[in-house]
Amino acid sequence: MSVYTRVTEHDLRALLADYAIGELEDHQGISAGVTNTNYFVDTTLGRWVLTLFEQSDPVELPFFMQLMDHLAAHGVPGAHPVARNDGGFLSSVQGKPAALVYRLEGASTQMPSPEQCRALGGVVAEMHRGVGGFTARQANPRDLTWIDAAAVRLFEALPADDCRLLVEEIEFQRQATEKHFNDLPRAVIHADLFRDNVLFRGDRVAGVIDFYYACHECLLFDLAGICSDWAWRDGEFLAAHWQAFLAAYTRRRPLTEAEIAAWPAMLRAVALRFWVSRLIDAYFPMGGPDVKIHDPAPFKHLLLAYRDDPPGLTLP
Ligand SMILES: Nc1ncnc2c1ncn2[C@@H]1O[C@H](COP(=O)(O)OP(=O)(O)O)[C@@H](O)[C@H]1O
Ligand SMILES: N[C@@H](CCOP(=O)(O)O)C(=O)O
Repeated sequence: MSVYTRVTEHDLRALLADYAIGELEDHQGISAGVTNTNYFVDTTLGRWVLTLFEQSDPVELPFFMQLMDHLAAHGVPGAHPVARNDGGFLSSVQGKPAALVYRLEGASTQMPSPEQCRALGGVVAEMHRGVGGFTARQANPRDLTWIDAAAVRLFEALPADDCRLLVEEIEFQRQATEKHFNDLPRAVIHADLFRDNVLFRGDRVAGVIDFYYACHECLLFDLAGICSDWAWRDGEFLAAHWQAFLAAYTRRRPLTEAEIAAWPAMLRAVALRFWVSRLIDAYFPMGGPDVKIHDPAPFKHLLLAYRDDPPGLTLP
């Protein structure tokens, strides 16, 4: 469970005074997530999720709120932020920036079926099209510059082989950015579309949550993230899952030649990004009453697998 900040009944009653969503009935820390503190909050008028932002730069937060609001208005199933009585979306709890969003029905799954991957493909394609009219921009907070700085911290802690791999992959990504990524279609993407950030009801996507890494990036990054988290199980590639996703996605947004050429490098970009962020969390934990750390090892293995034999983008 990741609860970095314990929220009390007193905090919640003070918070709810600024909203028109009823009186507090119940609250509970959420046993998932690694970045922020989250609580389920039940009131007399409904069920909500409270997020205390533990890592984001406060100036980034209005962007996330506007994005969630925009996507909800365009019919993309997702967590809609709740407006305060003064019209804003952001509050403060124990000195941390905080927001309430609607609690969605449904549950995430660690064992998605190909049918669920197909449903996800449709939603992600709609999301990538739905951001067309969203003009706000925010840079990727986990871009190569961040990875480079993180690597400097990690060199002191990692074994020599891992340091070598890091150096090689950062250099590879520098070249890939020049050679491939500058020409790819970009828009605001989710950038963290892991299985725990998509809620399902049966085979239907009930909603996408946790837009707090959203940024202006290559659309292909989201696809490589999905391939890396949804289409691998215990080190084995799940071709049927990946193809179900890809078929549904490309039916709505066909990939460009440049995207197809960039694909193997983008897979490595994603594996590097999550290997490094998990290493930082593991070696330099933020600390808190109840904090979960994701294992970095699977992303190192993916990185090595993608260097040798990356899964493709062709459909049968
Ligand atoms: N709007 C929501 N509706 C229902 N459940 C949610 C919602 N937002 C978050 N959750 C639950 O809280 C968990 C953690 O939320 P998440 O935003 O992923 O946290 P973190 O930013 O720390 O990763 C999710 O896995 C989900 O179970
Ligand atoms: N999804 C990433 C890290 C971000 O975690 P989240 O819980 O905020 O989605 C990972 O698995 O490494």
